[in-house]
Amino acid sequence: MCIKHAPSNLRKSFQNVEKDLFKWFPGHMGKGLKQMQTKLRTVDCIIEVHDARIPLSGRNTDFKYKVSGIKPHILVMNKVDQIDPKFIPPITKKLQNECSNVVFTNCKNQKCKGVRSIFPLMQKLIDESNRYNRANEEDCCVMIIGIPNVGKSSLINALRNKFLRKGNAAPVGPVPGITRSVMNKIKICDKPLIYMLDTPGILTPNINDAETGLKLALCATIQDHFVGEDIIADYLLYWLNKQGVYSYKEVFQLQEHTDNILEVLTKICANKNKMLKIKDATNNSYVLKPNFVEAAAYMIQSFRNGSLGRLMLDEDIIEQK
Ligand SMILES: Nc1nc2c(ncn2[C@@H]2O[C@H](COP(=O)(O)OP(=O)(O)OP(=O)(O)O)[C@@H](O)[C@H]2O)c(=O)[nH]1
Repeated sequence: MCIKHAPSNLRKSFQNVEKDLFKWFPGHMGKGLKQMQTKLRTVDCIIEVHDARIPLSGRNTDFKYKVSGIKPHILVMNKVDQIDPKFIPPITKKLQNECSNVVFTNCKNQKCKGVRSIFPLMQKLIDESNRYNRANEEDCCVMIIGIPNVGKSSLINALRNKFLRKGNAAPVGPVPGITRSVMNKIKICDKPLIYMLDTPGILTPNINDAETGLKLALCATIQDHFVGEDIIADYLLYWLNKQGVYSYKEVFQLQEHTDNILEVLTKICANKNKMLKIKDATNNSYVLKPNFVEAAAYMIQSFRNGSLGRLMLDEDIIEQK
């Protein structure tokens, strides 16, 4: 079931998101894409990072045609710590048509096998390629691409920590848009000499349905205020109920599961003291009102920090034959 079949009030607000997202492609992203294309000649391999919670939704199709092209290509599904491991084989199978080099990583774990496996895979692919215009260069250069906030900089830092034993060189943050332009080369390894290029997160210019836009927002690849915390939280509740995931009942201390977002937000406001102090002009006193925006932000955060479980939002697409 997709959101075409959602209750009509939900469908309406979700469809407004679709209209807004169609128009949205910030200037720095267009500039970043051009910068990436001009640097293409100087790289030997492309690593595309994506969020394992949305393995099939929201990948930028422009990358395939305008960036990765003929260069060796590794597809990294990052934040694997946030999904149920049972999804790894079906995701891999589903992605195999597009890329035979799919690696799952958790960049927050120094010991992650996926992170370690990137290095030999990358070297093998570069050795097997004819390196085009770079055959005489001593160093190897790898460009990291992907939509915002999927962990591109974290991956560079994890590889650098592992193979060069040096501290972080690429800025990391919980909100999208931390890296704003194609950065200088970052050294990852001395022997062999390997550099990486961090790039700004670039969303696909065509988010072609509201549900994809809402999944992207839930995974923090689009800033919350752009879609609206209330709408993102409403979609989350819709998705949880649709999948029969009722962990939220316990997390938000509800008696029963519900499809009424106001009921959930009101409960969060009461339990987490998310209240607004509003001046009552008639008798010059203050009244407390529920702060639904903060409650919605709390609810979204509960998904992002894993309190609601290890959830993979493309579950129904993966299940389709
Ligand atoms: N749970 C989890 N969080 C991660 C992982 N990798 C990165 N993060 C977090 O995801 C957020 C985004 O990480 P960044 O490395 O800044 O992502 P980016 O793709 O470079 O972001 P932009 O510069 O906005 O394009 C940060 O809060 C990281 O701590 C991971 O494997 N697991």
